[in-house]
Amino acid sequence: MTQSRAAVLLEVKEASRAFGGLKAVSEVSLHIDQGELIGLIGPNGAGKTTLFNLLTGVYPPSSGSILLNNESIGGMKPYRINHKGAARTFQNIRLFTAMTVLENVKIAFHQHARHSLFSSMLRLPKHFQGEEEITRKAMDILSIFNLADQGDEIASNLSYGNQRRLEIARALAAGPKLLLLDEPAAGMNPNETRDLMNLIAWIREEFDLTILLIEHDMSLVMGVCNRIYVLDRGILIADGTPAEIRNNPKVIEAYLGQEA
Ligand SMILES: Nc1ncnc2c1ncn2[C@@H]1O[C@H](COP(=O)(O)OP(=O)(O)OP(=O)(O)O)[C@@H](O)[C@H]1O
Repeated sequence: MTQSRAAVLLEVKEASRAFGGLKAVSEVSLHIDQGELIGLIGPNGAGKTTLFNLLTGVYPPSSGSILLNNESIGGMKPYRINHKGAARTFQNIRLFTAMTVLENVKIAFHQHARHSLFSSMLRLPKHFQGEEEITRKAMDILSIFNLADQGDEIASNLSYGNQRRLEIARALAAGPKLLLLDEPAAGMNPNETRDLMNLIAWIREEFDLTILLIEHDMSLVMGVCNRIYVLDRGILIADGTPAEIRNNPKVIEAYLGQEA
């Protein structure tokens, strides 16, 4: 009898992306099953963010294919990929800094709500009901991130750590199946980082998510991820459990090379 395995949510087949003569991502193949929390690590310039950019439509792959739920998404526009179920955060936080915390999350809901343009233009009762519901849902998400009491605050007034949390809250509002987090703990202190990682593990369960996480803090990645992929100079040099990755000579060499 064959062992049952979770369905594959994301499959990348020999994806490459070149910038001029530089192959930032070189024939990378990987897969992520539904429900997994996967780490993506590698030294500076390894191609991690470029791979995220391919997965979310910022750039089309130069070659290879990307399948989300068995559907080819390679080269689709970012908003379409977002609608197909992949949402992300950015290494450099990208919030609507002049808007309130609540508005930042509501916008993400609006992008996904099935409001009829007609009812919203005519401001029919249906429109207001939809608006109320979106406000309630946005506040629910903000509560999870302990940001509900700062809903009326301008986003740029939040602490750096809270801006990072707001970015994740906003990504969640899109109702993703796959959440891509690009260094979510960057700039946080160790306590904030630990809290954030616990929160990420919790939202995965609560929202039935699959998560791909870029993170430099090795102990953190090793602590929360089921499996880890390692990139170096655009090439996938290893994948395995945290224990396998920790002892992999190619990985150790890649990181030692960076320190040298
Ligand atoms: N738009 C671009 N144009 C030209 N080169 C680029 C572009 N984006 C990335 N690169 C190059 O591709 C390589 C991989 O960069 P990328 O940002 O993906 O690495 P990374 O692993 O995310 O690095 P870091 O950990 O430092 O953020 C680097 O050499 C980078 O300079």
